[in-house]
Amino acid sequence: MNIHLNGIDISSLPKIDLHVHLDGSLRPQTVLDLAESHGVQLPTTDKHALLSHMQVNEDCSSLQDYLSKFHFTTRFLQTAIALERVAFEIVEKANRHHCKYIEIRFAPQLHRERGLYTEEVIHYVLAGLKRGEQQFGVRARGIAICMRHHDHQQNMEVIHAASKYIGKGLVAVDLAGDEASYPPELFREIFAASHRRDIPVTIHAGEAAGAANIHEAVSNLGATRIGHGVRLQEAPEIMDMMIARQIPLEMCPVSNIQTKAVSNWESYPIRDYFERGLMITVNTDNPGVSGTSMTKEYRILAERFGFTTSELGQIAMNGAHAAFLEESEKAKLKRELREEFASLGISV
Ligand SMILES: O=c1[nH]cnc2c1ncn2[C@H]1C[C@H](O)[C@@H](CO)O1
Ligand SMILES: [Zn+2]
Repeated sequence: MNIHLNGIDISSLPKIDLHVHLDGSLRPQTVLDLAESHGVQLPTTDKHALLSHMQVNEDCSSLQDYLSKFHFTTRFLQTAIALERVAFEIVEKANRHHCKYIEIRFAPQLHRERGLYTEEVIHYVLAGLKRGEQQFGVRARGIAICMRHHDHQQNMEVIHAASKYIGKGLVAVDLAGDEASYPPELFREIFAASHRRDIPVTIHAGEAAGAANIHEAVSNLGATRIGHGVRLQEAPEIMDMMIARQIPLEMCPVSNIQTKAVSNWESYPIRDYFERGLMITVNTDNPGVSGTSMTKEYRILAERFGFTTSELGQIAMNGAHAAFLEESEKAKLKRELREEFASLGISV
């Protein structure tokens, strides 16, 4: 169903998705195909029934509960072909939703069950992004994730492998997983290593634990962007710092409600954050697991929070501003976005 705002179809608005996980983005048809090629028996071959294994429902009680959904699909992301295909399909879908730029994140160590090396995982994901970029004209870059439950050596390996791909399609590193059980201060050495190699950093923080984690991520892990950060409102002094430094928040509304980072839509702080002048961006997190898309996220912003087309344009511009792109590429992206909005009669 196409939703219109001031006579403009929301799906046709130019968008930027900076926070989308590879393993949270599988389509049922892809799972069916990969299961067959991997020789894995599925509980059902009905696409609709398969969705209940892949997606969270209203009963999701926490981030930990949400993360349990990923075990189902990780099994199918263990080969070069699977990684390349799923990366490509994310760009394909981004194009359908008029995304002009996307950053896809993945944890290389989760894709090594069939013997791939860390660098090979990165290589094949970037190959899929490149093919998507060439076919659809959507700029696509990768972010390598360190996992909170992985050991020091596994995460150091990710930083080391990532350093070889910076400037070749990979743009940053991240920390994801169970935030409540593993606070960010455990990872200071890991991100000091990324800092020494000049690798940009974004950290999932202030999602399943308090705003102090946002402060730690920025001040001690060198994060220049924050994944989610939705619990920032719990600490006014940290909020002030984030506004003063204009550190972008990669907010993911549908996912944030499902993981209970925020208990309901009435208390979701996106309008407040926007009005205060925080550098907010809006993203999908896990389109497959969350059953979302960039169009759905924008529709929620318009319908629940009264965002106008021009405010949605501002959010897309924030996405371009926050992109981990080299300055000249970023300037080009911003210029193109402005032109697209102008052609729709929207000034940003
Ligand atoms: O929203 C999230 N918070 C923390 N970790 C997450 C989130 N979404 C996905 N992940 C984890 C589960 C995936 O297996 C992993 C790599 O993409 O990242
Ligand atoms: Zn995430």
